[in-house]
Amino acid sequence: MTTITLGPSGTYSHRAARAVADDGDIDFAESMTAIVEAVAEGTADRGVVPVENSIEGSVTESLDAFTEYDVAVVREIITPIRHALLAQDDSFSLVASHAQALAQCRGWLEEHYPGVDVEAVASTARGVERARENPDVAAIGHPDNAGDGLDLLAEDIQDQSSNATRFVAVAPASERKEGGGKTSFIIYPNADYPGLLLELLEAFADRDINLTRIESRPSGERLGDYVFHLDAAAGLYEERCQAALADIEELAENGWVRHLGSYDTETVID
Ligand SMILES: O=C(O)C(=O)Cc1ccccc1
Repeated sequence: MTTITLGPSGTYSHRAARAVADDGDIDFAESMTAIVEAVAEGTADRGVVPVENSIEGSVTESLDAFTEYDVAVVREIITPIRHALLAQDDSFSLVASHAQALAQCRGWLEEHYPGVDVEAVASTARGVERARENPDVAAIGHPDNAGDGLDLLAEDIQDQSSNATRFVAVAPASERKEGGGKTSFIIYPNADYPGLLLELLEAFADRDINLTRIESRPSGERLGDYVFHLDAAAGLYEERCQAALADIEELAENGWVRHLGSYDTETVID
C-alpha cells in the first residue's frame, strides 16, 4: 500500500505518514493538492496532509483540496511539533522553511535574528536541503535533520511550547467509513439569509453533537460566498449523526454537502 505525503524525506508530514504506512512504502509530493489529487486519481492508496496547527491555524491548501477532489478521511493524527534551527554555522543571512514553520517561529526569529530574511519553500525538508547546499541559508525543521554538515543552532524555537499539528490520512472516496468517533463535513449552502449558519449549527446542537471545528473558506464563486468545513464529534453510524446530515442536506438544497467519512483520532509522539 503506497502512502504519499509532503517531501522530501524528513518533513513533519513524513513523520506522521510513518504512523499510517506500516509497510514503510512512502512516496513524496511537493504540495498538499498534489497529495490529495494522487489519492483521488488512484496513484496512491493513502495520502497524509496537515490540516490545522495550534499556533498558525488552518492549512487552507489541504481544506481546499478536499473540496476540489472527492476523497475520504480515514484517520486523524495529532502530533506535537518542535522546531529547530539548522545551518552549517552562524553566518547565514536567510531562513528557508515551510510557511507554517516560519509563522510558528516568527516571534523567536524576530527576537534572536532581527531583520533576517525569510523564504517560504515547499516544505521544511526542502529548506534543510537548501541549508545543506548553502552556508548563507538556515532552515527550520525537525532536529533529526541535523548532521551531514548541518548543525543544530537552537532547539524548541516555536513561539508556544505546546505546538501541535493535526494531520489526516485520506483514502479513495470508495473507502469512506461510518465507524469512528469523528466525522468531517463540507457544506456549500449556496444561499445567504439571516440565521443560515445558526440553522446549520442547530442540526448538531439539537442532537447534542459537539462540533470540534468550523472553518469557512471562500467558495470562489463570488465575494462573501463560503464553503463551510465542519468536524463533529460523532460517527455516521450513529442515528443522530445521520439525522443531522439529513437536516444540513435540506438546508443546502441549492448547493451540496459532502461527508468525508468517520474516523478515529490518535496522538503520535515521536
Ligand atoms: O514542511 C513540513 O515539514 C510539513 O510537513 C508541513 C508542516 C510544516 C510545519 C508544521 C507542520 C507541518
